[in-house]
Amino acid sequence: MKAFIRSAGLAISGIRHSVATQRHMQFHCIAAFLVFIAGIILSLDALEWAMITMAVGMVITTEMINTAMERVVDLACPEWHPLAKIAKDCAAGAVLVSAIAAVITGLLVMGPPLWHLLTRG
Ligand SMILES: Nc1ncnc2c1ncn2[C@@H]1O[C@H](COP(=O)(O)OP(=O)(O)OP(=O)(O)O)[C@@H](O)[C@H]1O
Repeated sequence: MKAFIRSAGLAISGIRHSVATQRHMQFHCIAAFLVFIAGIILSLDALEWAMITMAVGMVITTEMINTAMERVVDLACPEWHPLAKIAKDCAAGAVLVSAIAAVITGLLVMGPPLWHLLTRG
């Protein structure tokens, strides 16, 4: 149990580092908060919440992995190198793909009820 609490603490410090240092991570967290508020207002059902939670989790997760990749590349290769560029660009690409998928998920799940809420007299 002690080992689990220690590991969880280290993991949380990694999340805190990413939130404190990455502008995109801060943006993702604000967007996730707004989506959460919208979900409450729109009274999403359990399946819709599950899809939104998966989408948000995927974006936060890829951003964390992107942060880790940046740190490792900077440590291993502080000078310019084509492989370092590919590694960082691929990690950034993973964030972009997950963010696009999350926006599509959000539009599919929340778009119709939001439209209904905005247009019903
Ligand atoms: N060592 C390197 N060798 C080659 N290209 C690099 C290197 N470091 C960064 N790059 C290029 O610069 C881009 C931005 O890298 P950087 O580490 O500044 O990412 P960032 O997302 O701007 O980071 P941060 O969010 O910490 O500002 C990378 O996607 C890559 O194309």
